[in-house]
Amino acid sequence: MPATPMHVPEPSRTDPALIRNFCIIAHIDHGKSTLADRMLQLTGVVEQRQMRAQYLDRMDIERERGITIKSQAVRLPWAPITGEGQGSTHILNMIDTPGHVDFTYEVSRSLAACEGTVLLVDAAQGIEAQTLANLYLAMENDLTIVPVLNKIDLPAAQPEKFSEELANLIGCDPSDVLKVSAKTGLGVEALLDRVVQDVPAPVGVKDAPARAMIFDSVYDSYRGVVTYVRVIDGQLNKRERIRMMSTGATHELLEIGTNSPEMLPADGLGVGEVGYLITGVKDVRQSKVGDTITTLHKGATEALGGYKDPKPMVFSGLYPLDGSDYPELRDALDKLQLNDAALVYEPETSAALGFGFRVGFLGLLHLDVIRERLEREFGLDLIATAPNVVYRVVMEDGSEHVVTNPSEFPEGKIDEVFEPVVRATILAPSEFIGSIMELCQNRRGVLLGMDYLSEDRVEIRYTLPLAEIVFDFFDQLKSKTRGYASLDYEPTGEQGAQLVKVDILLHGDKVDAFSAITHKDAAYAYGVRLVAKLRELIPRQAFEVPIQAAIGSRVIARETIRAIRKDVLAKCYGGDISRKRKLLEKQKEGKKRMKMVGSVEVPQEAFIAVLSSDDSAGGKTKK
Ligand SMILES: Nc1nc2c(ncn2[C@@H]2O[C@H](COP(=O)(O)OP(=O)(O)OP(=O)(O)O)[C@@H](O)[C@H]2O)c(=O)[nH]1
Repeated sequence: MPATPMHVPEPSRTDPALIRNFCIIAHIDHGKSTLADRMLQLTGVVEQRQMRAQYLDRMDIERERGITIKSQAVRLPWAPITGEGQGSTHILNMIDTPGHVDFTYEVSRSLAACEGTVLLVDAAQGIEAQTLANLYLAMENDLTIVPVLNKIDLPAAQPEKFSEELANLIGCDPSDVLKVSAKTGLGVEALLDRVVQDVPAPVGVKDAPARAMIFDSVYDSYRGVVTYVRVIDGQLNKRERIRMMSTGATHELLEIGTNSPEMLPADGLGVGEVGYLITGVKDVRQSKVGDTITTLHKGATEALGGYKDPKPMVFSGLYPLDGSDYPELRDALDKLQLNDAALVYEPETSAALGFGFRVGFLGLLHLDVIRERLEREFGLDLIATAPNVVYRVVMEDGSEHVVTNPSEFPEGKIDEVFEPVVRATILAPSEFIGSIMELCQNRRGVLLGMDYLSEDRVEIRYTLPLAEIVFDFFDQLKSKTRGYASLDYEPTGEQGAQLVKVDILLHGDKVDAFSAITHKDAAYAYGVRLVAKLRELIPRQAFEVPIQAAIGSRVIARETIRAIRKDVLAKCYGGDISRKRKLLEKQKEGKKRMKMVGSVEVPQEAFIAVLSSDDSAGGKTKK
């Protein structure tokens, strides 16, 4: 295959001195997408009448939930009205980043594609946990920080107080903090000027072998994978062959261009430029975020740093409510995976729930989004088992098991069990310190430290087992702090813990969907609660059915369902045969929705009721 470009490319498309690459980082709901909308409008790339709220958030779920999941890049021409570069048109590449903890890796890649960042803080809320988490990421990437307070139009805004807080945090003067309203547009032009003035122009070696970093890749059903890149050195040209440095895979560059915000094809991209490329690949895993792209011919030998495979942190079993939907569920997961390199799954069978999949997610929001998309976009009705983290079990004979499904927790002589831990940062008004500490303590947290951000706001840091966070931690935190606390966490490794598997047995048979791994101190409560609940939900059978919770062979809780013979014909005296038949038919219908667990018939509703309850045994997930 000839590898030389088919035409002589232009040396560089835009003078790097006129380029500014920046992103906006903020806590959820502080107004990042609204600010992005205003910038699109002010720079004229989207006409007034085409403007719709949150232009860049394209997924329906993003729109409805008001969150940004996938980052996008957009090229904004801007001639500063004041200050440096006044009057000359610059190219501002704005990268919109996801704000939620589950997507931190995507945020960090977007940051690596920029020289500067707008740190956006709600003037009525002040600094929140993700403001800090994102700020630390930006500092690690050596980005220039432009501090901005948003929503100054709100009556509850406290610009003085929070500019001081923000200035203390990043070490600038409070008067350097810009004050804007993304909603009305007030101050946004001045902000664009500041970006030109403060954010350094990209530096890269024009004549070096091409190196471009992938900071996002999305699947488009018409065009295949669209990969978003930032060129660091050299240039990429249309129709050239390129190589993915992590896998060695090569592709032809069918199309390359910029986003304004719609795709605008070009001949190539030069130093410092941000844009998209299309190679015809059909799966985002072939174009991974963080990877380096170079040219096949005279390519670079050293990749840009920072590539890492997304690692699922939380697993859950997904089962179709109607067993015959299994092939549709598989197809739907296959389709979603095209656009989501972090989504992993494998088939799984459960005696209780039938055929389904064990699916790995980055976190709970990711789980929720995937589940909702499966239900909404693919019309599937699903049962999800309680989410669990990944455990590492070391046996006495030295062998190791990685457990992603509690029912596969090994039996026998266990030496130690390891669970993932996170470093959690909680920001809240100081009056809630007591209740926050109590909550963290109850969740096996270890206090790392505490700092006052201002007189009445504190930052509390804890090490917590991830398993204790994945259930209802965030809800509890919110309710204990009247909604004022914010939480961010990052994985920090694993710790040995006294964990046991609790099994639930119906008439002596394990119900795999209810097996759970819990701390030994919480096992008894889990067992008692589940056993009591199942007794309520399972109808009487022809024989007595014991329901037990057990750790290994030791029973820790027990209830009994008494025997009864349900005779549907009892009401039919006389010989009305057609009526009898009807009743028997009806009973048969009902039985179809029954699942057999060993010799016990359990209505599917019982499984759903237990799995969707809101206690820690429940599969209904919350952010
Ligand atoms: N009053 C007022 N409201 C604003 C302003 N900017 C944003 N909002 C509102 O704040 C809410 C959150 O704004 P978004 O732009 O969705 O926030 P975001 O940071 O992009 O949120 P995520 O994408 O979830 O991270 C929306 O209801 C906006 O209308 C502002 O300047 N003034």
